[in-house]
Amino acid sequence: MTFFETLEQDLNLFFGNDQQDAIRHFEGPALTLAIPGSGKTTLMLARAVYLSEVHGLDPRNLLNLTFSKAAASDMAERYTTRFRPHFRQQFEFSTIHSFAYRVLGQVWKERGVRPRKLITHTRELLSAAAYHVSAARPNDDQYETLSNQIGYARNMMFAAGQLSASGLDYPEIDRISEAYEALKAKHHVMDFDDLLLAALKLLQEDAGILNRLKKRYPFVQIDEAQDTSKVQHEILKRLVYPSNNLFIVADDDQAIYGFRGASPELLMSFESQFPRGQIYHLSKNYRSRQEIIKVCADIICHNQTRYDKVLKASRDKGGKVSLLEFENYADRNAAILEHLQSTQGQSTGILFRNHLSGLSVMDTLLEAGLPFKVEAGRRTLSDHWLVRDLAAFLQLSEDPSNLEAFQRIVHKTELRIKKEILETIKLNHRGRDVFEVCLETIGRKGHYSDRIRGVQQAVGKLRRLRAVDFLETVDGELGYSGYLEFAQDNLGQSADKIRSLWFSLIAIASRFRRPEQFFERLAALDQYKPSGQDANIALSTLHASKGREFDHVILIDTLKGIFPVKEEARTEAQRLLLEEERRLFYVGVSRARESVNLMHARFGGGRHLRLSLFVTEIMESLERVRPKRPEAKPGDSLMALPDAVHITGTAHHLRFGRGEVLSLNGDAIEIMFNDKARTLSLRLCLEKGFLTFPAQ
Ligand SMILES: Nc1ncnc2c1ncn2[C@@H]1O[C@H](COP(=O)(O)OP(=O)(O)OP(=O)(O)O)[C@@H](O)[C@H]1O
Repeated sequence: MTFFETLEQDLNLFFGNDQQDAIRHFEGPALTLAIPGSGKTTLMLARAVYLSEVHGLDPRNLLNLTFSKAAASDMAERYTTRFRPHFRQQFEFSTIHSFAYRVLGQVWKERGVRPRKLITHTRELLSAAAYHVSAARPNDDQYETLSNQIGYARNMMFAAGQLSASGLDYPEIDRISEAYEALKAKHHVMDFDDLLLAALKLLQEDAGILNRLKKRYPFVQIDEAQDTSKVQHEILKRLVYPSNNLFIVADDDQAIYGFRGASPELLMSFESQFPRGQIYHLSKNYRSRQEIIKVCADIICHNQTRYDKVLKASRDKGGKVSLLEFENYADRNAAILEHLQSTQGQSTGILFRNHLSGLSVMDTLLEAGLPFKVEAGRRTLSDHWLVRDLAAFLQLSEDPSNLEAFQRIVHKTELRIKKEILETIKLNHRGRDVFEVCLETIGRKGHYSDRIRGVQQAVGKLRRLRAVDFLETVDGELGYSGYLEFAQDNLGQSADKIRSLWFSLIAIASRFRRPEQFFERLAALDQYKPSGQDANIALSTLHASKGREFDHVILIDTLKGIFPVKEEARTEAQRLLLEEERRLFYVGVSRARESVNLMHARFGGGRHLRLSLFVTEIMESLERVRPKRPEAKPGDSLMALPDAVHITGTAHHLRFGRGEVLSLNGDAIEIMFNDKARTLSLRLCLEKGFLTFPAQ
């Protein structure tokens, strides 16, 4: 029986001719360029066995590399469950980082060098370096930008002192980078990027070690090679030279880590670097139903910088790609639950651009007692600056003499108190009600004192409100939304994250009567440790979903301003950024075997939310599903509005002031205010008393 006949008979795995050609590839360089779901990972596993069974290669002499820890363990698991029952070989699957760590560890041991400890979380040291340079610690978003830029520079191998000259724009990036290096040296630690740079240095400087590794690993294969960075490329190049037994598997349309310095250079330069190398193309998808493949093709054709490919489906029709629009986040979460109940026993990936988007779904699943895995970077909510602001509002409501809480929120409300006045208030406070001290300092008459009384009253009632009203009152009546806009424009906080978080908070809050219960829930979410590792429901960022597959994919928050964050593509840099985001959308949709549901709410925090550009681009290929609407309650519909309300002409909004009604479309009312036009939920604004229409 031939190798492929064994696979068919024992594993029920029928490789196509194009796949078989790639699996049979023996010596010399090869690039398998393929579409999603075309069996890249599967054929890499089959080739490992083929090399051993047919060519007698010792499994220990094959280095199998992939991009992330999750992908490496996924590969190991697929091998164990599918191939291992029929073949005796045991292979190693690792990331290039863990390979580098192993090599370095062994060399340090041999040389008697004290090992440098690997730090997986760089925040503390990098923030300390930034503080050392500019006397300020970066906030969450600034830290993320800084960390990405430092990672980018190191993966691109920029020389020290050349970061800003190379186009990186984080303020004082060169000095921060220098301080960061000094701190790591002082503490004798290294980060993930150091691993690669140190391994490369070792291979460059020690021919003995390089030769030893070449002998140990005469064959190398690498999956997801579209995300290989320059430094990784340099390591691989040295390792395989001169036999060049390098088998690369990649899809340039799934390159999603450009922001960290990954570049498809290895693919783009393959032909010039290996003139006698083989290129294999796989264009048949074995994963998804035809309808899903069609949508994938419709998505990716909007990108210009790519190898052109044909996407063929091998499976039949019968799949679905649907667009579901809900009134609010609570309705959307209810629909997710319904979906999960109706697809029990099948796997579902709930995917999102930003892990903050997943919070309210996590809350819903926990509440329903459904086990799930979280495959996204998590961070604690309770210490998020926005949540701490909200907690300060509540503390001040409970205790108006709480000066610390007052100081935290004073510049985030309508109060607009000058610095000198705040200093006087602090001096005169002496444990008294801060608002009374304000009035005493400023005077009890006039327009300004009215404003203080307004804020005092609004803060005073917060503790008695339902949790969701608490949030909406802080946001609207107290003017916190103005601060959030300011934070986006001036403090480097990213708008998409603020939106994702705010909408998640509103959805969570809508389930609780009291604000304190809402805060307790956030603390409980922080404590949650996924125990259901076998669960077939996974919550994941789109980045972490790479290489995975699910029967069903639910993609949430495909909204303007969230995914992609920016739609402009006027400059080349903007266009490339937008294309990387579109590839992320493509990765997400192509994870599905049977169905994709794009689910979003039309309203979040009282604001009308617009669809993502990526969804509008493929609108014609989507099936628009009208979700079942909850029974209408009196006051829900426009018909039930009081007669005296005229939905034309002038409107008055509690926070935005006077405006002219521009249009009314269902529940979405567009009003031109002083600063700009805003689209709001009419029903919600009326219910909350935010909007009034002076009778004409
Ligand atoms: N010849 C085949 N016949 C039937 N099923 C196949 C075949 N090749 C691969 N598959 C199945 O198709 C699915 C996708 O395969 P795999 O994950 O290896 O693709 P991939 O190209 O690595 O995907 P991606 O790049 O999207 O992560 C898997 O469920 C795999 O078992």
